[in-house]
Amino acid sequence: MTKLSVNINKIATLRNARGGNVPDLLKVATDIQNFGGQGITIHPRPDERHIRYQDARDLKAIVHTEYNIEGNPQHNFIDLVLECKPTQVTLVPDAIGAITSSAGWDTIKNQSYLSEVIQEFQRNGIRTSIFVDPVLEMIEGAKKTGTERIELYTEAFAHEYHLGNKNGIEPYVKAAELANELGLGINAGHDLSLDNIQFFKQNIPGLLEVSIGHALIAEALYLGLDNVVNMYLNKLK
Ligand SMILES: CC(=O)[C@@H](O)[C@H](O)COP(=O)(O)O
Ligand SMILES: NCC(=O)COP(=O)(O)O
Repeated sequence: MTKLSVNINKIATLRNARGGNVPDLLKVATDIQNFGGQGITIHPRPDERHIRYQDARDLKAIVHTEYNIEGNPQHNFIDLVLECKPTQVTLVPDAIGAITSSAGWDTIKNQSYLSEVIQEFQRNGIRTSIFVDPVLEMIEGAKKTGTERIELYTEAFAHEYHLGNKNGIEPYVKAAELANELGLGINAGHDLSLDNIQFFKQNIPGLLEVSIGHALIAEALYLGLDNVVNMYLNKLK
C-alpha cells in the first residue's frame, strides 16, 4: 500500500500572506486526515516563509495519521524534530535561501554526517528518510548511512512526463529495484500531481509513501480538497 502524505506548506503560504490565521492550518490538517489523507508533511524552512516552527509544535497534537517533518538537519531543525517527535523525519540538503528543494543528498560525501544525525533521530524513536536522486551510487550510499527509508526526488520524472517522455521513469525503476534489494523503504516526492501519480505508482515497486503538496493544493482550488485527496487515493490503489 502506498500512503498519501499531504504537504501543507502552501496552506501556510496563503495564511501568512495576510498575517492572520485564514486558512487555519490546524483545521486544514485535521480535515485532510478526515478526508482520508494518510499523513501530513511539513517542511519548515529556516526563514519560516510558510511553515513556522510553532506550526510544527502545534501540529503534533492533531496529526493522528503519519507526521513527516522535512528539512536540512541544521541545529535548530534537529532540536525542533526531537521536540516534536514526528513519525518520520526526511532529511533534505536544501540551501538556506533555496526557492524549493532542488537536489538529493550526496550520500557518499556526507555519509558520516548523515549517519550521525540519523542515529540521533533513531535513538529518539523517529523513523528516518533521506532525500536522494535516482542514482544507484547514491542509493548504495544511503544504505550505508543506516537510514530506514529514502525519498526519491521526483522532479526530473515529473518534468519529462509533462513533456510526454515516459522514459523518464526508468532511473526511478532501477533505483527502486536496488532499494528493495538493499532493504531500504521507498518514499517519493516533489512535483507529483494528479497527471503523473498513477503512472509513477504503477512503475515503482515497493513504493510506501508519496508526499505531495504544491500540485495538490493548486488542484484543490478547482476540484475541492476532499475531492482531490480522494482522487489521489484512488490513483494510488
Ligand atoms: C523535499 C521536497 O521536495 C518538498 O518538501 C518541497 O521542498 C516543498 O518545499 P516548498 O513547499 O518550500 O517548495
Ligand atoms: N517531499 C515532497 C513534498 O513534501 C511535497 O513536494 P511538492 O509536491 O510540494 O513538490
